[in-house]
Parts: sequence; C-alpha cells; structure tokens
Amino acid sequence: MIEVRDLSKKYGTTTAVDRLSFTVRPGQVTGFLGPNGAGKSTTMRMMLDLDRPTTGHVLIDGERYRRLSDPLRRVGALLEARAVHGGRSVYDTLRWPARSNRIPEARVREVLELVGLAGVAHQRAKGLSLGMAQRLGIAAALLGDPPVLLFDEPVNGLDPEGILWIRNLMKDLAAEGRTVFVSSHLMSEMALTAEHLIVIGRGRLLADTTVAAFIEANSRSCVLIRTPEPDRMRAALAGVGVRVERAADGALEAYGTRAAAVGELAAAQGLTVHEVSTRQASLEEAFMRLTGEAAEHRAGGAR
Ligand SMILES: Nc1ncnc2c1ncn2[C@@H]1O[C@H](COP(=O)(O)OP(=O)(O)OP(=O)(O)O)[C@@H](O)[C@H]1O
Repeated sequence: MIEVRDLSKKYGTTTAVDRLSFTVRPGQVTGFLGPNGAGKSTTMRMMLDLDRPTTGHVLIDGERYRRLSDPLRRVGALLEARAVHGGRSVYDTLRWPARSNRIPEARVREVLELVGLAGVAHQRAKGLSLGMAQRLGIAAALLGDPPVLLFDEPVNGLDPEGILWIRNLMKDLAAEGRTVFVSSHLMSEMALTAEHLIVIGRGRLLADTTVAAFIEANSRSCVLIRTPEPDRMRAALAGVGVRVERAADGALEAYGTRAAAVGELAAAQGLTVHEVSTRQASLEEAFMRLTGEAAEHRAGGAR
C-alpha cells in the first residue's frame, strides 16, 4: 500500500505538486493519469525519496522510504528506462544492485528470463533498443521481488507487442497481490490496464475513482442529427423534454434519447433529416475535459 498525505512540491515559483492525498491499494493496477507536466514524475520521485517534499509525506507499507531496510525488496520502480550506466553488460547492470541489497545472484537470471532478456545477458546495456531497455528497467524493478511497484510511463515509445506485454505483466503482478502504481498521459491506455484511477492536473487531485465508475460517468453518448430545419427539430425535441446542444459544425446533439426515438419524432412531425446517428464520447475526450483547464493554464505560461 502507498499512502500519499498532503504532498506538495515547489520548484521556485512553480508548484509541481499541490497538496495531494490518496491511497494506492494492493491487488489491483492503479493508473496515475495526467497531462504532460501535471506532476506525475515529481510525485513518484517523492515516493522514492529522490525529491524532498515541500509539505506532506508518503508511506510505503506504513513506512517512509528512507527508513526501509533493503529498499529493493520493499519497492521496485521504473522511472527512466534510459538511465542505464556506461558499458556494463545487461547481467552486471542487475548484479550490482542485487549484491548491495543482499539478493541472491540466481534471482538476476530469474528476472532476466521473466522479461525475456536472458539471451542478451552479456551484451552491453547501452546498446539495447528502447523496448529492451524498458524490459531491463522492469527487471531491475522486480529484482527484489517487492510487494510495491511503481512504473513511470512504462509504455512510452514501445511497439504494440511491447505494450501488450507490459500491460499483461502489470495485471499479473497485481493479481499476485502486489501494489502496482503506473503513470500515463493516455486515458485509453489506462482504461485497458488499470482498475483504479488517480487523475491529477497542475499537481492537484482531480479524480480518485474506479475505472468502471469513470467510464460510467464520462462516456456519455448522444444522438447526432443533421437537418435543414434545426430550429423546428430543436423545438420538437424540447417538446418531449430532450436536451439539445449545437455542435461546432452546425449539427445538433440530443442527450438522454436514442436515435430510433429521434427518427420517429421527425417522421411524426414531418421534419426532414439528413442524418441521425449515435455518437459515443470517448474516454480520451472525458479526460481532456477533466484536465483541460489545467493544460490550458500551463499553455498560458505557468511553466
Ligand atoms: N527539477 C525541476 N526543477 C524545476 N521544475 C521542475 C523540476 N521537475 C519538474 N518540474 C516542473 O514541475 C511540473 C511537473 O513536472 P512533472 O515532470 O512531475 O510532470 P509529469 O506529469 O510527470 O509530466 P510528463 O508526463 O511530461 O513527465 C512541470 O511544470 C515541470 O516543469
């Protein structure tokens, strides 16, 4: 379990993280969502004591990170996959942290097998492709077989096969009862991977909810209507209590009704229609709406 309490971080005049409080529970994948610059990486760095909070604190299974003995056995993290050192081999990249955390060397071979890198164990880590470097970063996170795992944008730059592999790995790790916390700026990706969501914008908490509840609340559908008689159509719909909005391209959007009902109403009132179709608002749109104000503000020069 990860407990974030009243966590803030200021860099000069920039507030990267603004009084965040939330809990990440074991046994499920929790997605950490926010647009670029929302404060996700800063929050994750503070979880691992790599950055000092301006206010608040984080507890990993009830303790501050700096108080954990053998930290790699308590929490594993993938922050920047490219942060691999010099000319070391893939194997040695894992052997050193294993040794300093009293992890048996057999575990190095085990995690390399697990992430599919056993065949390149003696190649230089620096020469790995992005997908392989990402796998090595994940192997490092899994080295101590920790109950808590943090992944910062793990699918960035990966091909579809790599994305699917990481998605399944996270679900498997959560199914084993671990706490899995994974950041992304893509709602669509999290909808497929996570069960719970923490959404932030400009460092502030915007939502702490299940993915199912988020989808239920946000994937509103409407009926799109194109007609040369928009005013009459609006009046007819208003007459049966249907809320109508005008889309940017002049079409009408009717909420709380169905395409069949709109068609029947048009026929009954002798209205000409050119199109009646159902439109599903995507989760990505819901996410943009939720975080939009934050993103706009930043574009206005807060960075
Ligand atoms: N070391 C730093 N010094 C100054 N400002 C920083 C520093 N690290 C982050 N920031 C600022 O804090 C804010 C949050 O950044 P952060 O990297 O945590 O966001 P993020 O959600 O992880 O975004 P991204 O997806 O782009 O990585 C940004 O405005 C960023 O410019």
